[in-house]
Amino acid sequence: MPHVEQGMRVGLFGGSFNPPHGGHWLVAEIALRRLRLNQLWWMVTPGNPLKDHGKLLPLAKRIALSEAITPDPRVKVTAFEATYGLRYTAETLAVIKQRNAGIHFVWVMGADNLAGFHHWQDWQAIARTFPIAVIDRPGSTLSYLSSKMAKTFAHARVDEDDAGRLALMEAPAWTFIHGPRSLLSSTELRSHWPGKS
Ligand SMILES: Nc1ncnc2c1ncn2[C@@H]1O[C@H](COP(=O)(O)OP(=O)(O)OP(=O)(O)O)[C@@H](O)[C@H]1O
Ligand SMILES: O=C(O)c1ccc[n+]([C@@H]2O[C@H](COP(=O)([O-])O)[C@@H](O)[C@H]2O)c1
Repeated sequence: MPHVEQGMRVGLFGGSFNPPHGGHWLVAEIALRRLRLNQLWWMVTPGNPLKDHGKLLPLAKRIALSEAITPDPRVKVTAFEATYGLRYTAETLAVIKQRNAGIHFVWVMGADNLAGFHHWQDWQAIARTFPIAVIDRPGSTLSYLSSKMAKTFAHARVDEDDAGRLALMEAPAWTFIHGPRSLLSSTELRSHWPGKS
């Protein structure tokens, strides 16, 4: 796990990054700025439990590509989930919380993941562990209204004008951040790979 200092605000941005692209970098930039983060952990997952792993680039390759597109020193590319044998985000967040007292974490994800969040293992526990920032993504803009997570935790929704304080709030607390959007996706990029989709 990256080194952190007491009182820091740290974003947790998990992803397959297969491959990483400018849309991911845009999310990172928006999260750093709007959430007033000191760090953002770019957590390259060993494999999304809900996705087919057959087309996954090797972890080392996804880490190297991620490092190549993240010029900001506040972004820490890490794959400690693989090192610790963690598969589910709920487990990962529990371990992070237990090992990092006094640090203010926020889970960061794109709006497409908000739409399907209720399929994640122990999703309600995730929402009760750390605040969540959802970054808008083309095609999923309305997930803040329609998703099961948004409805279940409607009482915990925070206005995006207060996003700068989200990391300091008690979970459950979540916000939906509008702003510049990117149409980039790993699926689309993989469609140009020979023999891949
Ligand atoms: N263009 C984008 N705009 C906003 N969020 C994005 C964008 N691309 C990816 N994300 C978010 O980044 C995180 C990691 O995404 P992931 O690595 O699965 O990329 P992806 O492009 O969605 O990949 P795939 O097409 O293989 O599903 C997720 O939280 C996802 O919602
Ligand atoms: O824990 C789960 O059940 C779960 C289900 C789907 C996705 N995730 C996590 O969500 C993050 C984004 O995944 P992805 O594939 O959309 O980049 C990544 O850290 C995954 O491990 C986690």
